[in-house]
Amino acid sequence: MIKGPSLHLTNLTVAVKGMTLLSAMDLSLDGGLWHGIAGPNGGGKSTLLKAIAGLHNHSGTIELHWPEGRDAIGYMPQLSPFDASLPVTALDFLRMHCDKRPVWLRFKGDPKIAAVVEKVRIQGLLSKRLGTLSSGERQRVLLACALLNSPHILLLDEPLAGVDKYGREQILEILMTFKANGGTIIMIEHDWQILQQHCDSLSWIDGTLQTHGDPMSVLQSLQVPSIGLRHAS
Ligand SMILES: Nc1ncnc2c1ncn2[C@@H]1O[C@H](COP(=O)(O)OP(=O)(O)OP(=O)(O)O)[C@@H](O)[C@H]1O
Repeated sequence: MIKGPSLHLTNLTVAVKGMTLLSAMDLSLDGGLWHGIAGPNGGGKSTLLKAIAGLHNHSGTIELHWPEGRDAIGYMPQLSPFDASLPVTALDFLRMHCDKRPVWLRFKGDPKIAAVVEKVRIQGLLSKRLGTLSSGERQRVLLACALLNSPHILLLDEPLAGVDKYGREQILEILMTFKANGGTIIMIEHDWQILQQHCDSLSWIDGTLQTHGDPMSVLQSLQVPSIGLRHAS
């Protein structure tokens, strides 16, 4: 089995509009593992994922070491409100992410879309407008978009936020399968139980990398009791 890419950050600094959001960050994450990212609100976690996804300018280096011939990144942004009046269905949204042609040129069924729709079980949502979907439903559509191009690394910004228990289990199962097939996962998550149960490493970010290690030792170094605590920030 070929493993997904490993990630190497050296002296990563991200500044937006003259404000430094992340500074001098060094971090190496092995391929084929599930890496958790946690830290306080406003600590720069989403900024980090956006920089890796190529959505923020940065200084320093971001290197992904790819297995041969594997180059797709799947990025799932943080859930944000969506105007219910916009005439964009979940299927339109998937089509927009599928390739660069205008949506109206793509009426034919696309096997890539059909495959992720089945994997994420969103058949019943396709004709609904994005703005009318519940948070958990929208998360599944966003995950489907991230999986569209058969990525070998997934960057997930709080993929379980707003998702009920059953939906969480479904999403976690998809992610476990992704990892079992060699994929690399980098996931922002606030729930300690999820981080401890599923992640191979945890990086605590607050303006830069504060601590990195296996989730339990990071938890201990932060002097946070592990039992009964669900939120990292
Ligand atoms: N485009 C931007 N322009 C200016 N400031 C920004 C921009 N994006 C983020 N910030 C600021 O950068 C800081 C880090 O934001 P970021 O979203 O990365 O934090 P976070 O750790 O993901 O927070 P949360 O846990 O609340 O999602 C915040 O203070 C935020 O207000």
